[in-house]
Amino acid sequence: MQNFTLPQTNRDSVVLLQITDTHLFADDGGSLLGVTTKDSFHAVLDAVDAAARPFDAIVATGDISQDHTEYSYQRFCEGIARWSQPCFWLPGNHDYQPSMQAVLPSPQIKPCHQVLAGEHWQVILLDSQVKGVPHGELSGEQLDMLDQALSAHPNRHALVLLHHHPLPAGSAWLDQHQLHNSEPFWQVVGRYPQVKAILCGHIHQELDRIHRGVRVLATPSTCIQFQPDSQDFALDQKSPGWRYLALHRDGQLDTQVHRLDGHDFTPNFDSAGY
Ligand SMILES: Nc1ncnc2c1ncn2[C@@H]1O[C@@H]2COP(=O)(O)O[C@H]2[C@H]1O
Ligand SMILES: [Fe+2]
Repeated sequence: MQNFTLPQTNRDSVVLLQITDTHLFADDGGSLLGVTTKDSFHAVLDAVDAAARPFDAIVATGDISQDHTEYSYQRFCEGIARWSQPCFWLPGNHDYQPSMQAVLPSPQIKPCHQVLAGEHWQVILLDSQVKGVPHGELSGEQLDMLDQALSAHPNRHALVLLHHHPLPAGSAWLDQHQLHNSEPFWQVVGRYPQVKAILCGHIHQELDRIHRGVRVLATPSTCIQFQPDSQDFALDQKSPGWRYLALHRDGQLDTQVHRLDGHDFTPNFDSAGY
């Protein structure tokens, strides 16, 4: 298992910035349902700068690229290079792992499965991608890795990251693309009371729910948003967003979603999908 140690800061907590579902293209004008994803990504980066909230690391929870190109991943790296903090990323259903790996080694992207975050937390990154399909699954290897990481550090609070939502979020069209083998995932999680939260991307909307006694969080995309509780594919008017997570020494987790104010990233609401 590849791991990385994030030193304890002088603050009491470790703060993560989550950026998800950037859907970047090599082409400058590449767009998803009418939203130029490079521009919405950069508007989010600018807004993070304007918010001026200190953070210790960046987590990117998949669907970084929409076109599979190495250059789209370079665009992500170039965007976050305005900051010096390390970034941990994991693949989503749209990612192409050979291109993701082709941009490594990178001064900022730390390829790892486990981050020892300060003295009190660990962050575990899982790969739930099934090549070529939108739904997710965790292989036996990924489940074993989760189990091992949790059993190795019983005294650290844990945050588990994966792209796919491991529970129905409430939209039938999207829930068919959730983590399919969620039962064995929840069985592993259920054995470790130190797991404080699960953090995902994929559903392009904010979610904050308790499931089987564990907090499950999902976060707006930096481009298009999906309407919550919709039977069929539907876009939301809400703006692109991001999330902060403060991991406190006592196991408390404080988190906030932010969205762009007054933005120009209105998608094509007539779209029936992509
Ligand atoms: N109309 C649709 N019905 C079902 N799935 C869709 C539709 N449109 C897009 N999708 C898939 O659902 C996925 C949900 O978010 P993604 O960004 O992973 O990418 C999306 C597509 O792969
Ligand atoms: Fe996505």
